[in-house]
Amino acid sequence: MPAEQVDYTPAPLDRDATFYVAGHRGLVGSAIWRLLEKEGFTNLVGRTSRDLDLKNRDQVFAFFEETKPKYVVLAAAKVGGILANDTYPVDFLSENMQIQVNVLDAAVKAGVDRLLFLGSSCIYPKLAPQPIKEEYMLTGHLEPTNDAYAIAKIAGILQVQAVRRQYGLPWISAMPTNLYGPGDNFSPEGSHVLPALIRRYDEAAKTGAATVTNWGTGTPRREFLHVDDMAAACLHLLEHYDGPEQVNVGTGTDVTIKEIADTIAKVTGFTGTTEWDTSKPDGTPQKLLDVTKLTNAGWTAQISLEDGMRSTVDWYHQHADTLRT
Ligand SMILES: NC(=O)C1=CN([C@@H]2O[C@H](COP(=O)(O)OP(=O)(O)OC[C@H]3O[C@@H](n4cnc5c(N)ncnc54)[C@H](OP(=O)(O)O)[C@@H]3O)[C@@H](O)[C@H]2O)C=CC1
Ligand SMILES: C[C@H]1O[C@H](OP(=O)(O)OP(=O)(O)OC[C@H]2O[C@@H](n3cnc4c(=O)[nH]c(N)nc43)[C@H](O)[C@@H]2O)[C@@H](O)[C@@H](O)C1=O
Repeated sequence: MPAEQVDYTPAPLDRDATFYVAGHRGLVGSAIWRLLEKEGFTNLVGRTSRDLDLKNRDQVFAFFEETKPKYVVLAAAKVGGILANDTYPVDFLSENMQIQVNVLDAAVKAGVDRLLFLGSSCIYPKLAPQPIKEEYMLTGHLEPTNDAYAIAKIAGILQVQAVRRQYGLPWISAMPTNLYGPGDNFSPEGSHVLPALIRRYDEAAKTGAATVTNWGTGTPRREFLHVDDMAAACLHLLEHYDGPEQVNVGTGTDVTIKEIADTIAKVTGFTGTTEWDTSKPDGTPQKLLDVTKLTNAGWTAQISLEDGMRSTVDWYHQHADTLRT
């Protein structure tokens, strides 16, 4: 993109200003909300999708007009694991485009000072060199199981860059790796791998099942970041980073799906055997983010995969009766 208009030096956010967390009941939004409360933000605003459907443009503009937020994190989206993305590409493209365009347009009209857009590591080419640098966006073909979702996310990044250029607003984008933690979606068909495996192995351990069957070959590599780390990274970027380029958010290390399955089997006490259903997709063979830009901005992940997984299994046990579907 040509030269932009932004003239802004990152600074601590005003704890008393109105801060809208879009998607505040989701995995990421709820973690951001918890962190902001802990950090002393006094004027947090959130709406459920039932109270404010972000696909409804009129409702979104009326909401921004009414609440006039100074800060926004856009963590509301249609989100799901590999099978959901592959099965419902229209929903992942269309709903995410509508949500983003409405929120970003309304935020321009309301003159929102600082906005953080959340994308995903799936915006990068399927066979990108590893670890994946931010500059690799739009340099190759996408992974077909989630290309519709990825295109929506790429459009969101470009819209943020365009707002910087056309309106001079210092908005930014972050690209999280695969996330997990309390509040995750544990639905067997729609979820991401980590909550799916926690549920599957836990139920198998409880029923004494002899085998567990996971999807794909187990050979793909994924990088997992605890959602409390993700929330901390978001606030850190809002207070310390400004620039048109999206920032990768991850740990810098990855594991195979087989390794993660073995660890979850151990943590849940499953002693049977694991089989692999290769009729289900593997997706991208490896998705490891280069986190140099984030590290240079002064932030690194704090929660180890082992600690994060154990606490997530504990959370799952405590909330097994009230999980969202
Ligand atoms: N989870 C992951 O592994 C990753 C997530 N991300 C990104 O992080 C962001 C948050 O994801 P995550 O927290 O996991 O997702 P969740 O599914 O946990 O939460 C998404 C939230 O979005 C809200 N939402 C969805 N549709 C609408 C709508 N039409 N109107 C209003 N609100 C809506 C939902 O609100 P309600 O509960 O009220 O219905 C929900 O709480 C997304 O942008 C996602 O792409 C990126 C990489 C990895
Ligand atoms: C965050 C990211 O999430 C998705 O991409 P993904 O990284 O492929 O995520 P996933 O967690 O669904 O799968 C990771 C790996 O794990 C394997 N796997 C085994 N058994 C199960 C299983 O039971 N469930 C799931 N979901 N996967 C399983 C699965 O076959 C794959 O090899 C996209 O939505 C994408 O758009 C996106 O942004």
